[in-house]
Amino acid sequence: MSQTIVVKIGTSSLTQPETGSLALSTIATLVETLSRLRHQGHRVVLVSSGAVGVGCARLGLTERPRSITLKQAVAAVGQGRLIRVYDDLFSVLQQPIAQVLLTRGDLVQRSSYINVEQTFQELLQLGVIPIVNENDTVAVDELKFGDNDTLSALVASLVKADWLFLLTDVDRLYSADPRSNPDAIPISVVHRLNDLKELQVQIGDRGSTWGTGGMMTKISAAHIATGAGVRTVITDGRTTQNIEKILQGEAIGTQFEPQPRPANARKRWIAHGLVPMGKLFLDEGAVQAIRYAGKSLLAAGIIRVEGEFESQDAIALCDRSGEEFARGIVNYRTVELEKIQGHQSDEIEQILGYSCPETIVHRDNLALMYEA
Ligand SMILES: Nc1ncnc2c1ncn2[C@@H]1O[C@H](COP(=O)(O)OP(=O)(O)O)[C@@H](O)[C@H]1O
Ligand SMILES: N[C@@H](CCC(=O)OP(=O)(O)O)C(=O)O
Repeated sequence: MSQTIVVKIGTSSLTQPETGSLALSTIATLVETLSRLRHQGHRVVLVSSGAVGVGCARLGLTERPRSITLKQAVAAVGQGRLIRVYDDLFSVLQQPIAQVLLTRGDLVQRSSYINVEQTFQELLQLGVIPIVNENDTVAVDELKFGDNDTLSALVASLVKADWLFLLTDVDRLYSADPRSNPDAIPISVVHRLNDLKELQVQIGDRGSTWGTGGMMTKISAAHIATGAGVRTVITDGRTTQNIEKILQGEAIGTQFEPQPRPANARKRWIAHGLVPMGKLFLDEGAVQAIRYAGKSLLAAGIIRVEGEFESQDAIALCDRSGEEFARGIVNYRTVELEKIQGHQSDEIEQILGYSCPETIVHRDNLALMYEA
């Protein structure tokens, strides 16, 4: 059966740890594997890191740049080289590719999100393998994915993938970082990745000099992807042939099972595509009503407002302790909410002096971050 498969490969697998130059045999094996998957009729998207690492190697820089402008310049050098190597290798196997560079802003507007989705569908229809990276050269801090694990999960959700493979330099997730804990226990299956705290693993610092995210961003990517119904696997980038074995049912790497009832596409866009501009802290009654009864948020349940936002911006809904449990599109701006927080809905018009919507966030514009 033809499936949609998103594969993300990290800098740690694509480059030599000592020099930062390209790990050619790994890339060649990856290219062969992905081309074979295409020939079997699967739709394939590759999310590839490496622009900064490859750019550094090209320019003789021995450590990851700290300044943002230098990183942006170096990424512009590396991205060109990276895509050229991919195109050369895929061309040998007659496999067309496309370069897709995204910033978070491209997914924030619903219309451009849908536009990106349609472009991916068109490319997949044409039999092309889109090669995706963050557009590091132009991305500004407020509108960054920050790491390609998150980007790959959002792409997997966008293209309604069946599988997301996160390829890295360890063979799977362990109960602790295997580099510093030789007794760490390997984890083969995660049945339900709902609350990240439930998954009792210790996360060490990132393993490679050039990678950005480390294991934490892989787990949170698995959370986003499984929430969208995508089976997610963390496995070794040096043995990409394993992807085919995993598709045939072999238990390799760490497999995160997809949520059986994923939220609809619009709710997923609210939860993970939007960037919240502020926070609303809610009392227990409001948290219960939203989490378990699927209700809209009313002014009476708000105990504190944080951030400067306008009506129709995205905001995070938090419990008293500040833990975010939902995200939504708000009907009021900060100054208005500061006046009406804690009040009954029928008092709003009198307080503000004009008539306004009854709900602060309507339930259609609200998505839970974790399954209730
Ligand atoms: N609990 C854990 N299980 C497995 N690996 C871990 C864990 N905690 C930290 N790590 C480290 O995460 C590293 C992978 O992250 P990173 O270097 O960012 O890879 P990539 O470049 O592939 O995104 C591994 O090399 C490993 O040392
Ligand atoms: N967009 C950046 C990679 C960011 C990133 O997440 O890196 P990694 O942790 O190696 O997957 C680049 O191409 O260098």
